[in-house]
Amino acid sequence: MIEIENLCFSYGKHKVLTNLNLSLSQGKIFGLLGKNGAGKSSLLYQICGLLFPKQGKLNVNGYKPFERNPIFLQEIYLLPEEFDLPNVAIKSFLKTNAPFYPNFSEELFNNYLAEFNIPINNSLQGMSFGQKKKVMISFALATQTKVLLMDEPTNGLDIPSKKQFRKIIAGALQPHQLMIISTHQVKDLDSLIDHILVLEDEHIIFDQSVESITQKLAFKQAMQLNEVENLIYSEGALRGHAVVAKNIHNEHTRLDMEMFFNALASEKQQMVSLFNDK
Ligand SMILES: Nc1ncnc2c1ncn2[C@@H]1O[C@H](COP(=O)(O)OP(=O)(O)OP(=O)(O)O)[C@@H](O)[C@H]1O
Repeated sequence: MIEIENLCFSYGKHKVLTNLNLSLSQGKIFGLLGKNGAGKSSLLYQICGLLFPKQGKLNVNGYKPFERNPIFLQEIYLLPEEFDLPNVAIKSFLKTNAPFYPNFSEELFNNYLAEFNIPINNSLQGMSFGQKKKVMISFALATQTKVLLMDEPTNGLDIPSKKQFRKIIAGALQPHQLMIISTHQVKDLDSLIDHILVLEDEHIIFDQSVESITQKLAFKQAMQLNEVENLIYSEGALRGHAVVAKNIHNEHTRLDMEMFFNALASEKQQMVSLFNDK
């Protein structure tokens, strides 16, 4: 669905992506992680044809995004991190924008808005940023495009709304769709994604399914660090320590996104080679 080969991108002389390779298939939610300024937004904008690669191949749904073919554009939606919305009623926004997406479902849009406690008869005028974000998340999901890109979707959402967001996203993905959620707030993706991509040093340094991560790593609590076999990374916790260790006994533990990300940042070499070893 998305094939990227040796993609290079820079803003003038400032290199952002160098020889980036990626192959993403449908039916999955990908978490695109990376520190501030790693290039997550720049990558998403190229996938949807809003920025043009300097070099390399980029194929999305069989199209070259930068050609901006109308058929391609009606099957991809990017929810940007920040946006300006017109001061109009939600219904009027819908009337103007929904027709660009042939599979747009008004029923789904109304359901998502209701989940977010936003009345459909409201106007965008006077809404807070977080409330507008909820309208835009609902709109994005209701487009039912094959590819859905969300750039920092939880920015501006309060804690209960982040929970609503996770619930809505978890039930929204259809088998023919692919979703990429970019964030540096890794905790917001807990229990949501199928696959982790980490962008660093101008390319993807980590590309693994959650299943393969939990096969190779165990996320646990321990009172004493010296009782943890094959420890990779630890943090002080309320009781003892939160740890990431090699999963040598085939334990079934739940991925802790924040611990995973911190372990990767702190023990990059060890983590990357663990997954490269077949
Ligand atoms: N329009 C621009 N002109 C010049 N440099 C830019 C522009 N937009 C982004 N950059 C730079 O490119 C790099 C990548 O930015 P990008 O926004 O893609 O990163 P990001 O991973 O999405 O960051 P964040 O998590 O902070 O949103 C950064 O160093 C940024 O300063």
